Amino acid sequence: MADYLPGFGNHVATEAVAGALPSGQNSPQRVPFGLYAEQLSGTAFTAPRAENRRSWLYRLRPSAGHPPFAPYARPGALRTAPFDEVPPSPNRLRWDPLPLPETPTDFVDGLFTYGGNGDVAAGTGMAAHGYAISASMVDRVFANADGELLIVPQQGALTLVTELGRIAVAPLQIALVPRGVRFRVEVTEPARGFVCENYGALFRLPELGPIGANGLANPRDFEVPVAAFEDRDAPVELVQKFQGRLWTTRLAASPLDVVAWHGTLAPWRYDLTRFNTINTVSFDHPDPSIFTVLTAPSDTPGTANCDFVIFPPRWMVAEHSFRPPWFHRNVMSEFMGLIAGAYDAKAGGFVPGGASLHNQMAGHGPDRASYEAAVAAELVPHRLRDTMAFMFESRAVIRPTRWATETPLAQPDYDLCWDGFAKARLP
Ligand SMILES: O=C(O)Cc1cc(O)ccc1O
Ligand SMILES: [Fe+2]
Repeated sequence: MADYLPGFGNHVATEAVAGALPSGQNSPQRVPFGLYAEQLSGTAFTAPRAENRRSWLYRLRPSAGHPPFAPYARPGALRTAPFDEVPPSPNRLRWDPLPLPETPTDFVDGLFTYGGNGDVAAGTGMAAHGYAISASMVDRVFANADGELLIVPQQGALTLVTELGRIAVAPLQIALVPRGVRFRVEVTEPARGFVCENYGALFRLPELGPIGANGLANPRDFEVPVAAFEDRDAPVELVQKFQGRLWTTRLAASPLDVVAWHGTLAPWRYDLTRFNTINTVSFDHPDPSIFTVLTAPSDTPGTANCDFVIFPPRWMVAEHSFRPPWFHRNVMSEFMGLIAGAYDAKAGGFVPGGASLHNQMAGHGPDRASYEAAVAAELVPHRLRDTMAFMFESRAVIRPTRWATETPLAQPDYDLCWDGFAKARLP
C-alpha cells in the first residue's frame, strides 16, 4: 500500500526503516546502517531558495555503480526536441485515441510523441507524448534525464514505483516524476494516457493574484509518497533517456533501494477533482488561464514554457454570454486531450483518449454544432457534468512529429467542424 504526505514543494523527511535518516546533517562520515548518501538536484545548486529543489537520498548502494550505457535498440515513437522531422504546418490537427496494444507493451515501449518545441540541449521547451500500454515493466526501470514527466492517465490505473516511494495514479489524477528519478510503471489492466515532458524550469503552482491565498489547485492536495524501497539482488535493466536517445545498462540489483530521504524534490500525485474551479458569476467566458493547475515559466514573465490547464465539471451561469470557449487565435500553442466525457467546444470528434493541436495563430473554437447549441440555449444555470479535458499550452509552436502527421489516427476532415457557418446578416 502506498502512503503519502501532503503538500506541494514541502520539505519532507521520511524513512522506511527507523533510524535510517541521518539527523542534523546531510552527509555524515558514516551514514546509519552503511547506507550511501546521495544528493539529487532538480535545480542548480544556486537557484533562488524559493525555487530550489533537491533531495538527499540514503540508499543500499550508490546509484553511480553501473556499467556503461549502450544505445537501446528497439525503435519506438518517442521523440525529443528539437522537433524537425517534418515542417510544422499551420493546420489544426486532431487525433483519435491511441489503440491499446495487442502485444505486451510496457511504458518504455508504449510512449508515442505527438510533438513539442524548444531544445533539450538548451533546457527549453516541452513535448506532448501519449502512452498505450498493456504490461508492467518487469526487471527494468526508466529514468528521464531530459526533463520532468507529468503523467495524465486517461484509461487504466498505474503504479509508479519510484526511488522515492510508490504512487498509485488513476484517470482524473495526475502524477509527476522529477528529472532523473528512476521508476517502474506497473499496470493490472491496459492503460492509456498523456505525458508532458518539461525540459525547462520546473512545474509549480501558479500565482493567485487577486484570487487570494486559496483556490485553484490547493497545495495540501498534492501527495508525496513516503520512503519505500526494494532490497532485491536480481539483474535489472535501466533504460535512460538522455538528450533524446534511449540508452540501456544492466544493474546487479534494484536501484529502487532508497531507504530514507529528505528534501524538496520528489514525485507526487494530485487528484484533479480537488481543483477549486473559479469562473465567472456574471458574464463572458474567462480566459482559460483561470483553470491553470501548474505552470512551468519561461524567461519571459507571464509567458509560460508550459501551462497545464484543466476543464473540469463546473456550473455555467454566465448571463447574456456565449458560454463555451469563444473563437480565438492565440499567440500561445495549445495541445489538448480529453480524459472523460464531452468538451463544451466540440459536439463530436473529440473523444476520450483523443487529442488536438491548435498551434500559434490557428483559428479555432467551438465547432458548428456547439456554436449553434450555445446561441440557442436558454441561459439558465447549467452544470457541465462528468467531463475532464486538459491542455498543455506553450509559448512556442508545438511541432508535430512525423508519426503524429502521418498516423491514420489523425483526422483528415478536422477542418470540416468549422465549415458551413451562416454568414452574418447586416441590416
Ligand atoms: O481552444 C480550446 O478549446 C481551449 C480553450 C478553452 C477556453 O475555455 C478558452 C480558450 C481556449 O483556448
Ligand atoms: Fe484554444
